[in-house]
Amino acid sequence: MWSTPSDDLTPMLAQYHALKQQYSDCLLFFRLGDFYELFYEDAQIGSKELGLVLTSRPAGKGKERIPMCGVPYHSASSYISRLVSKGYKVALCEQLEDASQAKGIVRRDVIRVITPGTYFEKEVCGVAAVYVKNKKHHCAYLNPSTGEFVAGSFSSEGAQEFLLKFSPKELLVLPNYPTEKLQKILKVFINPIKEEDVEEGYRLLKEDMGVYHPTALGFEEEGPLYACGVLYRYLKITQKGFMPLVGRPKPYSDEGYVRIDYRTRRGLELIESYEGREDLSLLGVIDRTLTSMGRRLLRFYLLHPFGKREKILKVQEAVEELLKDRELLKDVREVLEGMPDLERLVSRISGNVATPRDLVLLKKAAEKVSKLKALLMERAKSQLLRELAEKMEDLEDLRRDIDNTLVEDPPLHVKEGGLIKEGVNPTLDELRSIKEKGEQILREYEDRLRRETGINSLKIGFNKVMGYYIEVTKPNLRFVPSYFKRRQTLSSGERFTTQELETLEEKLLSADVRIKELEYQLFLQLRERVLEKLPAVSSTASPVAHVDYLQSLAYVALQKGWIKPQMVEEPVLHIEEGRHPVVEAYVKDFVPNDTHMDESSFVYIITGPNMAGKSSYIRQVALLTLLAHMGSFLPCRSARIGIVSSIHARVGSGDVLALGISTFMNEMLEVAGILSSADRRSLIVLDEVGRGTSTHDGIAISKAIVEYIVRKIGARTLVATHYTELTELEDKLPHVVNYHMAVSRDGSQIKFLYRLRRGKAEASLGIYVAKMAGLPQEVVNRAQELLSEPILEKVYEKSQEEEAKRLTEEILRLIEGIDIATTTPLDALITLARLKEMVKNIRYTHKW
Ligand SMILES: Nc1ncnc2c1ncn2[C@@H]1O[C@H](COP(=O)(O)OP(=O)(O)OP(=O)(O)O)[C@@H](O)[C@H]1O
Repeated sequence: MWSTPSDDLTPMLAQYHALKQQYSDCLLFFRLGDFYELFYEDAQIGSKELGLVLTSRPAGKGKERIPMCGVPYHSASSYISRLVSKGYKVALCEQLEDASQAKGIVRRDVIRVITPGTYFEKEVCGVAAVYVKNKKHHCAYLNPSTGEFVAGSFSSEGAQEFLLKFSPKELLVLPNYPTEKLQKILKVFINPIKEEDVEEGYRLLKEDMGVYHPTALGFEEEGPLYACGVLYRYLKITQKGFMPLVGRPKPYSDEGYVRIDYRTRRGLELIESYEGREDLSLLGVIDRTLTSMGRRLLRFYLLHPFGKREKILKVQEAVEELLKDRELLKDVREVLEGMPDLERLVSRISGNVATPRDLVLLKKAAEKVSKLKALLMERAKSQLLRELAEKMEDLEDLRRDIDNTLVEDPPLHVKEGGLIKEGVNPTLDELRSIKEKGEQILREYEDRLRRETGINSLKIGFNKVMGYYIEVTKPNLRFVPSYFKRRQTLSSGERFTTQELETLEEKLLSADVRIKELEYQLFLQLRERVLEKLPAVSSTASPVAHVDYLQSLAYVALQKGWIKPQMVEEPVLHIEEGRHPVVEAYVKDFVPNDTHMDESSFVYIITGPNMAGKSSYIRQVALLTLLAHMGSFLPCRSARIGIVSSIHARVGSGDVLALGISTFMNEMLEVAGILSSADRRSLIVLDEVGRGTSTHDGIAISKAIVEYIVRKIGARTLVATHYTELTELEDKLPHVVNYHMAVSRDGSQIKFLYRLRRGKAEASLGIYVAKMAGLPQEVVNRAQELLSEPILEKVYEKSQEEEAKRLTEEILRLIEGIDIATTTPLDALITLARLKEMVKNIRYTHKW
């Protein structure tokens, strides 16, 4: 569009073009003095996205002017953040030498590329890769901000689940990988890769991590490591000198955890409500963590509750201890309060973006870790708390080193000085004292010279041209010692300097510059020493996060009076007076309900009017089961929960619109997924399945689904429905029990009791709810009239019968019209095919 690179360009623009060519997919932030400038199309994007004023500059001899805009370098990060959150990549191009020292054009290069998935200064980052080989989807996820690095091999659906679980900001895939659906749900930015990148990434990963075989990392095959390599390489080529510490990737598997897929997570509103509100989600209600690490872990266990009874019991034991020993809980919370995020500090420090304040935060964290460890070692009795305390590394040396080196409240920037303590470095102390006591030192020197020479009028003066000088009046010149060097002759006397004064002058004038430089060097040395200890910091993050997780469970149980569920292996579910943890928090006078499922009855068909509390109840059972598997206590009077392998919830309509499929199709896809993956130890929760199609089909499908679950799966199941026809199943199938949500009627008034009772509901009372919602009286009255007429379904059935009659007559007519004498074998075959088709249609309409 504008000038292409050519000899006529200014040298600076020629340099720009050369760099832009290498980073053509990025916005190039080109450092010019105190600004980062954007040129050409980049400038137009910058101006549009950031509201910057678009200016222009000459491109070279005889060339048109080119657009440009810029941002001050010291406030660039907020601009970069805005661009990155919109999916742009920003290449930061710096001046590599001091402009005043440079011969010709200043050397510049890109020092880092910031992308949505790799911007590790921000917590919301994360990048994933999928590499398909031999029909296996090898997936990896890396969060550069916390160091989380996991990978595994999956089916194509498994890969989707993996990606939905980790919600990366950026996805690296070969160009033929289908990403449309993911992009709609996740808003992930896609980065195409090449086959060569995969090979190179794998090689780099193996080299840098010193691994020659996947088994060394706990992987059974190479596949997932290809995906890891893609991410590792990407991080390396984008972050360059800012590469954060990346540990070895760990195999990801949901083995050992209760399986919870994306739709269940959405349907049960585990992390956020349908409207995207976190306070109305389960996480929002149970989160009492005090650190970001603990919070991330809580989120993780919400999506990966423990699938093994022993593990749950261990967590319960620790939670119970904290709940009973209030003093211990209080002290643990006090230490965790204000604990800096160790995982993020490790990323920032290893990634070369740490400020002195980050190191002071690390000191504070180390101090708190020591306290926490000592506290637990001394007072905790439960096995898990003691194990966690033992896993916390001793960070005392690190704490002492930072404490001895840095001042309490250092400035934000490393090059401003004022960050290193007194007594750390003699040269620094001397420079500081020179700076501070400069005048005094000069007076002392002046006194010394007077005494040495005997010239009482000797003076040390200063001017901008000469700097410091010693002035001696004419009568005293004969006393001037030989080591004085003459600088200037005046009418009244002469000016000299000495070696010592020159040194002093140099020290004085450059003290400030040197102080800043030396402090910076000392900071870098400290950073190096800290870097060596970072693995210990990194491995301490997990036990600290776990303690936070446990105390959060204990604290919420304490605050809300929750009780410990009994966990058993048998497939039972006994909950007495269970309450929905989220609805309870927002509804006055919540009505508790029981659940009693065992091997003889494990499928609940729950009917009841609209608004009677059916959905809340079935979700409540799923949420309590999930919480129990996290080791949490429960909102109920007592509970006996049989371990589940997976929880499946088909509730709400989810992301149908975004996916471009119909509500009914989406629902059927979900149910198909559940029926194929649930087993005898699963918990299934279905809310109004089949409502997206005709009543007739809906009832048939719902019945068939329940039948399949009872006969083929045997999973504990709760079905909320408006189809009272489903209650017929209680008599036809074993293990099925009818329940309904009770209402009381007083004339035309209805009161919802929110109480679960045995047996089926009387009526659906939809019209009553419509009236409550304020539908015009005319519409309500007409609906009432229609309800008393033959039901719509009857009309439907009648029309089906008529159609069958019509088809039968047509068949008879067709047969009567056959003239056997003139019919060829081919005609006969064609007629036979038509007849067969018509019979099929009759069977379909008549459901024979
Ligand atoms: N146990 C309860 N105690 C008190 N209030 C409740 C209880 N359960 C539900 N509610 C209240 O009733 C409202 C409706 O509940 P819910 O959505 O579960 O009804 P529903 O029977 O599934 O209705 P619909 O068939 O129209 O979907 C909830 O939003 C809540 O405010």
